[in-house]
Amino acid sequence: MDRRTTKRIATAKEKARPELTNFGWNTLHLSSRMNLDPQKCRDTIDRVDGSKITYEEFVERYERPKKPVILTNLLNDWTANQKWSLERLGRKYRNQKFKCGEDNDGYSVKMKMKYFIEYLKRNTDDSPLYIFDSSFGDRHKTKKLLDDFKVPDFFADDLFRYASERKRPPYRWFVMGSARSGTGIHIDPLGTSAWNALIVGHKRWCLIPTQAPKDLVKVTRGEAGKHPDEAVTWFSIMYPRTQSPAWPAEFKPIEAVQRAGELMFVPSGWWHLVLNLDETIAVTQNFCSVTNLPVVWHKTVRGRPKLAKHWLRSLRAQRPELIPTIDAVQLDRPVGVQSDSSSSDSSSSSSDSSDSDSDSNDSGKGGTESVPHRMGADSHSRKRKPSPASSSCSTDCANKMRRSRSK
Ligand SMILES: O=C(O)CCC(=O)C(=O)O
Ligand SMILES: [Fe+2]
Repeated sequence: MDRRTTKRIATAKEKARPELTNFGWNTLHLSSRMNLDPQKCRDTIDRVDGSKITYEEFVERYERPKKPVILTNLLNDWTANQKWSLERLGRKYRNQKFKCGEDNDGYSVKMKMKYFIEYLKRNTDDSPLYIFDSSFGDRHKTKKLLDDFKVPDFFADDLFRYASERKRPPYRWFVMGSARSGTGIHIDPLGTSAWNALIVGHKRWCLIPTQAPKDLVKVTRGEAGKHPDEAVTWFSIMYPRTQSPAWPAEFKPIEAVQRAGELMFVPSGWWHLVLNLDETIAVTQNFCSVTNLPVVWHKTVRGRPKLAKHWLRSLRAQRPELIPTIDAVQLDRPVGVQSDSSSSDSSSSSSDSSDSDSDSNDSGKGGTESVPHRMGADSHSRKRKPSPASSSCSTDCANKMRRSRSK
């Protein structure tokens, strides 16, 4: 590696994880210790051929019952299959910067594609930097990535599109990282569901029902070490517990090894995490559909009231048939789908930062729900600091703000 590459990588690492500067990035030697063989990872998820079921079947069998599923054959004609190789991305987006972390003040840490690819190929870090970029579609020089994929019909009716592009929460991410990078356990914000389409590599997933208490599924600070929120830590500490007879049967994870060409559907409210088993390139979107609207509306009114008001005005004008669904939502009752920042569904708890947000944070991000990746501040590649509301929330929330990579 040349001197400049080494320097740029070191600078990004120092900004994104200053706490590792003394401890070291590969102290745990996970690059030689972890099981990253896709063949040796359990896979218990349902798979269905996405080209053979109708929208109605998808809704009835998976979306309405909130059942995770991998859909195959939905990406066959995406040009991403050809264009998203390290080689071609490295050529076309060589000098473009992508977000690969966040500093302690909530600013994006970015790296040019050419440097990130060198890093991705050569690093032995325990939990490497990960490109998680939600503004690629807004930047002149990277928006061509949008032409390389198409939102599958099952997910096309995203009701957040009726909130203006500027006001809606970040919703799509270009995702790229090496083995051992990934996303720690979380629930996606505002009750949204997600799809995650893998173009290159293998992603190992665990998904746990929304009813599982936070204290059960998260590594506690005491046992977490230097990488408390990282997927590598969860798989080392928590995963073995989920396989022991003492683990509650109703919270047993659904496991998956997602392969290139497959699309994961993550229903509203499910706990989930991802460990990249090798070099991966993916695109993921969060959405509000007609099906999850009651939950999303409940959480948006409570967590992002200003956004809710603006969104409702637009839905009234453009989707009047949905207003009865919205009117039927009982805002003072638990909605049955947990948020990441609470330990239970806390429709009436004022200690739940996601639900008691005064909306001073209403600036185009995912509210104060604390979710790795999905709540950062770069939705329009502006550098923004976290608002006072979010930086003064619980340690947990502040920590995730710090580590969030705008997803
Ligand atoms: O790392 C990934 O691919 C999954 C990310 C994810 O679940 C999220 O950002 O909400
Ligand atoms: Fe997620």
